[in-house]
Amino acid sequence: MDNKSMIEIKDVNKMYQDLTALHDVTLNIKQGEFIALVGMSGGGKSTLLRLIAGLEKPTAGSITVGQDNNSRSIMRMMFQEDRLLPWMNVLDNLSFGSKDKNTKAHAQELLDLVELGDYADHYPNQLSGGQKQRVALARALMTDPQVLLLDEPLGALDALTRRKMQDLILNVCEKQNLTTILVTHDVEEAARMADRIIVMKHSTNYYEETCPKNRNAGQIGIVADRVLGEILEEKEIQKQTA
Ligand SMILES: Nc1ncnc2c1ncn2[C@@H]1O[C@H](COP(=O)(O)OP(=O)(O)OP(=O)(O)O)[C@@H](O)[C@H]1O
Repeated sequence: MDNKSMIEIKDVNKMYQDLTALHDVTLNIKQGEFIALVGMSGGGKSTLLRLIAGLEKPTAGSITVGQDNNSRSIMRMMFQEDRLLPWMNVLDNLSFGSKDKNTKAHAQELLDLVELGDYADHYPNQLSGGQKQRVALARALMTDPQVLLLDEPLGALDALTRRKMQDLILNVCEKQNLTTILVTHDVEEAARMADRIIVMKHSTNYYEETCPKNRNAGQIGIVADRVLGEILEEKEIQKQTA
C-alpha cells in the first residue's frame, strides 16, 4: 500500500450461495478522498460497504484499510436510521459507555461542530430528522475515526434538510480530514459531494467518474446526467441478459 492510500480493494469477489454480489472489484481510495457508490438496486453497494467495514469477509480478494493491522478501529459507519438511544439525552448518547472525564467535553465539541451545541440536554424525540442525523454524525466522530462509511444516511430527509446535511457533512469531512464512502441512490447528491463516483455494475465490474473541484450547478448536472446514463445502460444490459 502506498503512503497516501487509505483503502485498497483488490480483486474482490463476494458470493452469496450461487449469487455473485461483487465481481472483481479493484479500487484504491486515497486518504481524505470522498467516494460515492451508486448504481442499480442490488448492484452490490451495501455489500461493498459491509466488506470494507469488516462486517463480512470477501469470498476472494483482499481489502486493506489504513496503514496498520488495527484497521477496523479507525472506521465508523452511519446509517439511514439514526440509532440513537431514546431514553438518553443527546450528550449522553454521544458519551455513552465511556468513563473518561474528558469524554463529555469532546462530545460537546462535536455537537458544536454539527451546529447542535445548544441541544446537549435534548432527548431524541425532541429533535427533527435532520437534527437526529447530525447527532448520529457527531456520535460517529466520537472515536476520532479516519474513515467514515455512510449507508444512505440522508435517505429519509426532506429535500431542503438533505441539501443542508450534504453541505454539513462535506464541511465536517474536510475539517476532520476524513476518508469517506457514501452509498446513495441520488446521483445528484453523489455529483454534488464526491471527488469520485463509482457506479457498481455487473456487466463490467464498475464505471468511474472523477468530479471537478469547486463545481458549479451546471457541472453537477452534467456529472449527474452522465452517471445516470451509465446506470440506465446497465439496467438495459441486465434486462437483455435476464
Ligand atoms: N446476506 C445476503 N444473503 C444473500 N444475498 C445477499 C445478502 N446481502 C446481499 N445479497 C444480494 O447481493 C446483491 C447485492 O446486494 P446489495 O444490498 O449490496 O445491493 P445494493 O446495491 O446495496 O442494493 P440497494 O440499492 O437496493 O440497497 C443483491 O442481489 C442481494 O440480494
